[in-house]
Amino acid sequence: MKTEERHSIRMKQEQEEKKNNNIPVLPWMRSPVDVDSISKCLLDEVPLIDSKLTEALQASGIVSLFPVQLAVWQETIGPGSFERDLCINSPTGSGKTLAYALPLVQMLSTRSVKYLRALVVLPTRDLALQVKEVFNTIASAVGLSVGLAVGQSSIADEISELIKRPKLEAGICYDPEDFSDELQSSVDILVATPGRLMDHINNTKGFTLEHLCYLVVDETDRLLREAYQSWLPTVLQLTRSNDGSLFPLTKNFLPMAFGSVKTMRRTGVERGFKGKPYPRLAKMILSATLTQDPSKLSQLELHHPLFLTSGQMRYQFPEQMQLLKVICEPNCKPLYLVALLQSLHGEKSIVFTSSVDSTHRLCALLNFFGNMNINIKEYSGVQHQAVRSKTLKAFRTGEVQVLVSSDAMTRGMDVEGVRNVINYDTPPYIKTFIHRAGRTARAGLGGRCFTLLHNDEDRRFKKILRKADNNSCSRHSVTPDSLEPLRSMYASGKFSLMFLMFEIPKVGDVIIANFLSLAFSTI
Ligand SMILES: Nc1ncnc2c1ncn2[C@@H]1O[C@H](COP(=O)(O)OP(=O)(O)OP(=O)(O)O)[C@@H](O)[C@H]1O
Repeated sequence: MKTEERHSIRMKQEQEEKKNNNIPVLPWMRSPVDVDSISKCLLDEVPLIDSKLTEALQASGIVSLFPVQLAVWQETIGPGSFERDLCINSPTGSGKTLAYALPLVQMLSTRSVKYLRALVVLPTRDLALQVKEVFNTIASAVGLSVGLAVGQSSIADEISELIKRPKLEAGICYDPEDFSDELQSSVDILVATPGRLMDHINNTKGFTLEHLCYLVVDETDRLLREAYQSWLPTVLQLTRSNDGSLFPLTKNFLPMAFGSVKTMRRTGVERGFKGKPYPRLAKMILSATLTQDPSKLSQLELHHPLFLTSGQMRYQFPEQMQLLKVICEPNCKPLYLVALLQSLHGEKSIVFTSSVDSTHRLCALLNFFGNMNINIKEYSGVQHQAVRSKTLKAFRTGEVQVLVSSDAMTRGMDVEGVRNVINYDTPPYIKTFIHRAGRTARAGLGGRCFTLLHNDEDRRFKKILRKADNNSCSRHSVTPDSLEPLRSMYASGKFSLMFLMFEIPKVGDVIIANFLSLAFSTI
């Protein structure tokens, strides 16, 4: 990247930071529940949990609830549950998915009629698929069905999964309008991306949110950043007119079983809300970097929100994460990356770049070093979904060891066994850093996050890090011995050839020249 470009990006980042620093914090965010003060809890000791859910969790290897899961459980299950909307800011890999999935499934397990009662919205298809898997491990144990609306299959297939049609007698010709009132939801819980959700709201006969009781907005700050066809105001509008009688499934739970477990809800909320009706739609919003911007949060129309967060600082790296920086000589970053990957001996790693183009070029470049004996694949937002899913599957199974990724992979993705994250390009914001780094050191396990820097980037890097907790970062050295053999390859000019082969087989000289200069200045 050229110096002027870097300078202009830096200016933009500083302006953005100034804007963020001037935003006042909402009063309810100033007195949060500190999730760090809660300990893990064995499943057998979780109050009120349905034994079928305990068994399902144990069968999938989960024996205790993580602190954020217990904190959310305490605020959702039990007397007066869901009186307050919950805003959860908890580090990457701390188990936020199960934190909302478990209470939702428990709450809905007593329902007698099947309606679509809970909606979980996520920004990307890959994330939605992952979250659906978490619901799948527990929902069927209590007879609940979970649907997916992400555009993975054709809209017709999706509709047939989501809507139950009455049985028709053979040989009779029906007018579709005759039975439109009899269409019913086949699912109790829907996991959706905003675009496909809007398609169903606008076009699918029988798809209704009129019975919706719970809305989960996962990766909230990401979802609020874009309007996505106004999905949020639409959902809020469609659920505003619900009849109150549908909501309090919560009455099924009795206070005494909660015993000594303290809840903020029970000690605080009754003061202002005694005797008032429940909110129409109970909401949970979550992120590892939850926005504090009042104008964004106001879009959610939160009801007497309760803020759950970890520690004092707004941004946190997971406790077991080791942060390392590699200072690279000018124009030699690719060599340092290759040397670093060689030293990791095929450990599962994700390399992050700043753009889809860099991802593509860097992946091609790494594969050029055929002697690494590592299977390296590209993963980016412009790839076809089928290609991305195949790559992700291969990465999960370990067939691919290194993924070169644009920020499409940054948020939420949970791949077991990722030992290292490598920032090839410095993350522009602390939020990006947190989400990228958080692909490792998940669920209390260890992991390393390396950042490759030029000397002149170090000051800004330190400034970004200071915004987060657990931010100590040591220097990691790449040995000169490992770099030397790579230097001669780099100098040999074979790279130019490789770029020509990979990228531009049939274009003119001018474009080739431009391309080469671009390739070498940006990777
Ligand atoms: N109680 C538990 N016991 C053991 N493992 C768990 C438990 N809860 C969650 N996990 C595992 O922890 C990992 C991280 O969970 P999850 O993806 O929900 O984290 P997250 O907080 O949503 O992270 P991110 O902010 O990156 O999206 C997953 O692999 C999940 O299976």
